[in-house]
Amino acid sequence: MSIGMPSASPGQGDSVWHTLLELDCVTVRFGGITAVNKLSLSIAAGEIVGLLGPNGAGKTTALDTISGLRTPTAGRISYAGEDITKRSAHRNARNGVRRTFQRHQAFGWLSVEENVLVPLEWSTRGRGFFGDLLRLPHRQRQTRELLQNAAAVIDECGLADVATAPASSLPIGQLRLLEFARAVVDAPRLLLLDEPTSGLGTRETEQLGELVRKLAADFGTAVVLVEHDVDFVMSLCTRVVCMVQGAVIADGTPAEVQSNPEVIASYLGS
Ligand SMILES: Nc1ncnc2c1ncn2[C@@H]1O[C@H](COP(=O)(O)OP(=O)(O)OP(=O)(O)O)[C@@H](O)[C@H]1O
Repeated sequence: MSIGMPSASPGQGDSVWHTLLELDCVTVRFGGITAVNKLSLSIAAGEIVGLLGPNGAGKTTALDTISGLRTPTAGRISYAGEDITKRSAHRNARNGVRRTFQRHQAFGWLSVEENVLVPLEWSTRGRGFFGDLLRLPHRQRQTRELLQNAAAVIDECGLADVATAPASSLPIGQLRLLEFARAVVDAPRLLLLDEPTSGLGTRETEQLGELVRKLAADFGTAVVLVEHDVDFVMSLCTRVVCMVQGAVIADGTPAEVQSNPEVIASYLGS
């Protein structure tokens, strides 16, 4: 897989932290509603963790909180050995935390290629204004690398034919793949995917699963996947966590979770 700019993800590939992400008793309340209730989770580099649960279980809120879009009411989150409990989503993104959303967030007026270049632009070029102004050779080389990298990711996500098309002209399946391409273009250390298969056909879903697998294997990206397609989760994930009413009721291998009586009663059986 050709995803990955060396300068964009500090510490890529090293194994200093066995545990990349740790949630310690994380609670999120909205007024009287406890959306996430004392959630504790440790996730290692390279793990693909599926987060299952019925509607309203707190899965998206958990992703929002990990990514920094929401600050927990209580508890602590650490990432790569640092406390990020109150860190902004923007800063987390710069440090290799990427996510996709249930509703795609592509910039409709930009082309597919331009959308994919956005995170590369702000993770590298934003720091080299004077180099760009003076057209220094290292900046020109960097520009070539960015474009090659974006093209490779677009190709791997099956979007080469629409690379120059505006995002607003794409059907929902391709928009989802575009959002995925943008999230993985510089090989994030932690990838949070919120219902990435919704709107995808069978072939696109398989393609997405293969890309996630390669990302985790080749770059050690830890993936947290919120998804209602249980078969997809069970076939892709190395570990599955099931939440109900904000709390974890099962955490184990796909086979263990699938046969857990409480999971069957409160989610899989419904
Ligand atoms: N901004 C908010 N304000 C108030 N309540 C909220 C807010 N966001 C989520 N909730 C509530 O928190 C609980 C958890 O919602 P969340 O969206 O995290 O669940 P989910 O497991 O992702 O559900 P789904 O599978 O339907 O996406 C729900 O009761 C929801 O109504």
